[in-house]
Amino acid sequence: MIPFRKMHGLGNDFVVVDARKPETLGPLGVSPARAAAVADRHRGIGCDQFIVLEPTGPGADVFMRILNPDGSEAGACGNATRCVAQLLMAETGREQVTVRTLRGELPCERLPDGTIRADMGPPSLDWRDVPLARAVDTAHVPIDLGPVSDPAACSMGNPHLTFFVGDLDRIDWPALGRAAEHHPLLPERANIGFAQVIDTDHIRLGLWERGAGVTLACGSGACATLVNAHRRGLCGRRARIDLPGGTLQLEWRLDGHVLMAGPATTSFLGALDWAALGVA
Ligand SMILES: N[C@H](CCC[C@H](N)C(=O)O)C(=O)O
Repeated sequence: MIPFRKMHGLGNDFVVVDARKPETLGPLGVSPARAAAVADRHRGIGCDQFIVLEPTGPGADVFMRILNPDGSEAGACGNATRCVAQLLMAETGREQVTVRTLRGELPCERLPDGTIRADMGPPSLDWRDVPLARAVDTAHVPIDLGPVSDPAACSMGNPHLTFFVGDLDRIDWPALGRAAEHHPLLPERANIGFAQVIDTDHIRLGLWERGAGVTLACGSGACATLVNAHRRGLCGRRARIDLPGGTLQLEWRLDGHVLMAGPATTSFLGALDWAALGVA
């Protein structure tokens, strides 16, 4: 049996397994099939992402591997970064820790109010880095879905498209997100955000996640939304972003780094068995 920790950030939920001892996951380790089995909300544990903690070199406390329920791997997961940071703070007694993902080192700190602030690094704004299939202005991507069009795109270590809408409640953004995820301009697909700018420091956001569908919150998506909204002159460099699961505080710092602050919660501990999940 393999111990796991069920965690969430504003309801964006994770199964976290500590594989810093390589033998933990056995010889077959992590696979897309195992990620899908863990994430299955009927036959498995259920989660938006399967998070595996692995040993790492100097400069960070842990490597965090991120797998979607469809088995695809992602370079960033803001809500899981806060959760893993909180786990490391409890383990080490430190108020500052660093989580490494495929996109790099993410310094995290606990704020006086108990929330966790992660430095998610700078966005990538070039079409090649999002990535997009051809050279376009990433501030105005030529995609038209009918009710929404003219999104902005950037990468936070994972690809994001942001559509700006007048009223989230008047569009079927989950259906639009499902359609946009696989648009031919998105060779690695993308997370699709639908942002209603309430004020220059306040945005409502609905998000369809690549490889996961609608989630209650998306941390990297909130970061990308702030960046894309600021690029379009729709908000300042700081904003409160309201997602279905709750609120994140965002800042796109003058040095280019995007800071994201919000809660992290452990729901329960458990133990999983690959054979019982049908992926021995
Ligand atoms: N589905 C995302 C990964 C999880 C991101 C999200 N849960 C977050 O909090 O940033 C992707 O494939 O890029």
